[in-house]
Amino acid sequence: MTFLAIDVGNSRLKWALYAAARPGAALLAHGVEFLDHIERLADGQWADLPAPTHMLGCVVAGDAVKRRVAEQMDLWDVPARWVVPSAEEAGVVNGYDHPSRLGADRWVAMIGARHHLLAQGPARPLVLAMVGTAVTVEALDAEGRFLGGLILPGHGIMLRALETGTAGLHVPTGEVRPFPTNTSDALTSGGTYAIAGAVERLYQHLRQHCGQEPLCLMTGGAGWKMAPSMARPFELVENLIFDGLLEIGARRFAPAAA
Ligand SMILES: Nc1ncnc2c1ncn2[C@@H]1O[C@H](COP(=O)(O)OP(=O)(O)O)[C@@H](O)[C@H]1O
Ligand SMILES: CC(C)(COP(=O)(O)O)[C@@H](O)C(=O)NCCC(=O)O
Ligand SMILES: [K+]
Repeated sequence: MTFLAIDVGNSRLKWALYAAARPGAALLAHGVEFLDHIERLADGQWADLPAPTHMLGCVVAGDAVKRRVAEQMDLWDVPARWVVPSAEEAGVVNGYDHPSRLGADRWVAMIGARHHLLAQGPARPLVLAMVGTAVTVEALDAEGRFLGGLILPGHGIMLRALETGTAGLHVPTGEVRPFPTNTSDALTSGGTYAIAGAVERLYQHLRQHCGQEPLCLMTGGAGWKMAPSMARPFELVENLIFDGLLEIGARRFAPAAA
């Protein structure tokens, strides 16, 4: 049995092939492709892979992109299955007003994060920051209920918004500084601390609400850029979305009990 996990964000497709659909399964191969280059997968990164027996993915990039990925999967005889956020899955309860309108990537990452937390010790509240094209910050209580979260622009979108909305902000990327003294550093630091500040605020809301110190996790392609600038320590976990897909896959594709 092999399990292909796919995470399609607004910038890049990330994929990983595992030896089985269960947490801790051996990673056989993995890769990343920008959305513009999805058509290269079947003849490129995927050409020499052993055929997966099961696939599960999450996609927030729209139906056209979903179809383009499914086309590449024609290489194999495995159906494309995409996670749709529900009211409850794998021990996480969805507090969104309309559970299915929550981003599938947010839902799957929360499931991965919740199991990461439970593997570390006793249940406690959880703040999860995911830094990709956009930034999302989620709050879960100690029982695994998703209370709600924030969406804000990622670094790239913030910078492009400022560039197009002003006359004087066309400058190279700068450094994050406590007291920026040039335009490049002021922009880079402003974006970084906007994210760090929003995350800190949700952390405070959650600590206040639960009366308990939350665990802080961070994931996403740009997480490594944010980690040093957070108001408090965040554990950077490489890909919580794959961990979440393994948790969900284990429940969906488990061999029927004998
Ligand atoms: N090697 C890289 N190539 C592209 N983007 C990268 C790279 N390393 C970090 N990033 C950052 O990660 C972000 C994309 O992260 P990712 O999690 O793939 O986003 P999404 O899930 O929205 O597609 C980019 O906005 C960029 O800031
Ligand atoms: C917020 C997002 C755009 C994040 O996308 P990403 O940065 O991972 O590409 C995505 O999760 C999404 O489209 N969400 C649907 C709306 C919601 O979660 O409320
Ligand atoms: K994502």
